[in-house]
Amino acid sequence: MASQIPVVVNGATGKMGREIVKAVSQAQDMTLIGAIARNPNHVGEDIGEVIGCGALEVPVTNDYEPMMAMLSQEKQLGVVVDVTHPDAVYGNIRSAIAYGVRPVVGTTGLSLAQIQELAEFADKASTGCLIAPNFSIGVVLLQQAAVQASQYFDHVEIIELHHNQKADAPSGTAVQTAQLLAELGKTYNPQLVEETEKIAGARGAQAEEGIRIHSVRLPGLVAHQEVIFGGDGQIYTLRHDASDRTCYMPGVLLSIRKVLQLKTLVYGLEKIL
Ligand SMILES: NC(=O)C1=CN([C@@H]2O[C@H](COP(=O)(O)OP(=O)(O)OC[C@H]3O[C@@H](n4cnc5c(N)ncnc54)[C@H](OP(=O)(O)O)[C@@H]3O)[C@@H](O)[C@H]2O)C=CC1
Ligand SMILES: O=C(O)C1=N[C@H](C(=O)O)C[C@H](O)C1
Repeated sequence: MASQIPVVVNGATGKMGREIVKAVSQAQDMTLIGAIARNPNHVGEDIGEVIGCGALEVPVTNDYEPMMAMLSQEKQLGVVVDVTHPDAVYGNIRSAIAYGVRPVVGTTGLSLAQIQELAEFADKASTGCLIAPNFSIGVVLLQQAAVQASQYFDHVEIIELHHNQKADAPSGTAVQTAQLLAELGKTYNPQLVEETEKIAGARGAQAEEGIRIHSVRLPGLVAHQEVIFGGDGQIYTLRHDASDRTCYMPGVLLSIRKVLQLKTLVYGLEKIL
């Protein structure tokens, strides 16, 4: 049998973590060797039983460092997939890199300055790390179309809509989309009138280069984004809808395979496609 990639999922009992545990345990070239959660309730229980997909013989732990130490002792290079919380992710990545473990990070909420610091840390350690605010191919295509459209439109606003258990706003995907548009070196939305916000926040968050982001949180939503361009006599709307978290799994599995070939930090799924 070809060598197996040892994988630990951090945030394994969460909405994304559950799907990743299933996807990794079904992948022919990967072995799930660890499942980390924060809550002590399930510690010691089989992660497969906890998430309802049948026994996987991997007990849940809430001890991150010993798991990284164990992963670093594997014969093959190990990968930790992080889908936890914006408050925890920076420390998790640093610690994984310090152990020589390759992080694949879906957790959002890192600032650009934090990503820069982590990139320097990964460079010094010559350790690959992949941070992808969105693992779905549909969002990559939407972002590419938005970059193309921005050559012809000077006015753009982003609306992102998510389930109401999301911790961070705006979404990592919306922030990255605005960054991609801002990198083109133009300023959007030249102001034509003096605006007054009668209720603070009515015009949304100001991202880079004049781009505005509006965040909606409602039960019933999963993850959705619109990029709306306006021009004389026309509106051009790009929209992506994630109706099920399985849409992220091909991107997660690809990232696990590709991070092993990296020696630096890479930000964005589009860079490894
Ligand atoms: N890149 C992408 O394509 C996607 C990224 N995401 C991102 O992934 C992250 C997780 O999302 P989701 O699965 O919906 O969230 P959930 O709240 O459903 O799951 C979070 C998981 O992380 C654990 N956790 C929560 N807080 C902490 C903490 N402070 N320290 C360590 N572990 C913690 C939870 O453990 P416990 O339950 O024991 O508390 C749980 O296992 C978010 O940042 C989200 O934006 C989501 C979807 C797609
Ligand atoms: O929390 C979520 O659900 C999602 N988070 C990511 C983000 O913040 O962009 C990716 C996707 O939008 C789902």
